[in-house]
Amino acid sequence: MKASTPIGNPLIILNPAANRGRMRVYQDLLQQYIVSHQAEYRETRAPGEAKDLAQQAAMANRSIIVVGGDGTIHEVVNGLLTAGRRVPLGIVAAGSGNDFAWNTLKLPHAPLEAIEHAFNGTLIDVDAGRVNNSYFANGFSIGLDAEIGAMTNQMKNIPLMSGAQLYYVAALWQLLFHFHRCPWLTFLFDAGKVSQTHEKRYILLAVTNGPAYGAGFRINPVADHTDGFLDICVVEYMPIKRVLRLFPGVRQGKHVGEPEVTFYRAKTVHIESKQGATMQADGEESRVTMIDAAVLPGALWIRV
Ligand SMILES: Nc1ncnc2c1ncn2[C@@H]1O[C@H](COP(=O)(O)OP(=O)(O)OP(=O)(O)O)[C@@H](O)[C@H]1O
Repeated sequence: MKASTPIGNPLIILNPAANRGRMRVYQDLLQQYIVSHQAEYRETRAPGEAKDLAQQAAMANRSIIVVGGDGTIHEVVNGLLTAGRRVPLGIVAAGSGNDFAWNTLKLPHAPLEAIEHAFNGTLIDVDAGRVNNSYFANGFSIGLDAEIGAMTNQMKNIPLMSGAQLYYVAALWQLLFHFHRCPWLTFLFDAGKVSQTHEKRYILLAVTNGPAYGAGFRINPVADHTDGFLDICVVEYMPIKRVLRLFPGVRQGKHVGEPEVTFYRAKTVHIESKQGATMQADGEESRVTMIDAAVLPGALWIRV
């Protein structure tokens, strides 16, 4: 991948639908930066546009500042990596979950400080990943958690509930009514260094660059986004009563050491599911029966 010297003016991509539309504070604060950095400012009009804008900007070697949540970052990362150019990326966490910005990159929460870092922070190399035909920044998973994520997305317009609250409601619903959807999987990590070739039932299999997903659940608590590896958490099937006992502790990473939970680190991941199952990548869901994934070490150049 080419490391490019940025030319031209930076492009700001803001998703006005992120954080359930509460974006005024970012729109206002950005005004002075648009002037001082002679930046172009674009608001997305529909899903998918952030990817196209980022791809075009990267092709022109322009730096990009994205303002939105994990879904918008996912689109921008897909645009950048599709373009095959490594241009500086600033991230202003402005979504409901913000796992990549807050938990992986440890970027500031306060809007003005976040904008300052996105424009003037230090550039570091950050791993990304490829999964099937697209890319991810933070991670992907298959299993009950992906079903929970999909349901959380569907409920996003319910007012007065935070991202974490929505996630808990969806989690309880999936555990109580859709527990039978836990997938039967086989997998190979690093082309067979680790393998499970007999179909077995799992609660979830989560592959991440960062430590947390689902608005702060520390699924791979020691994952390092700069180590050139994917961190993998495999949770074997267990009775629902036990899941209900373990689940709340995942928020603090307390599932580490439990007998049904195993951690791995790998560069490539191959998973097959007996039936169609939901996969989420950076919170964006799709249906799959097969997953092929690989880490892209240092593929992103991000201001922190
Ligand atoms: N103009 C738009 N109208 C509606 N949806 C849009 C628009 N522009 C982008 N989107 C979509 O909005 C979705 C939600 O955005 P995003 O994930 O960034 O915010 P969020 O859901 O609040 O945050 P998080 O994913 O961190 O919880 C994305 O999937 C994106 O494709």
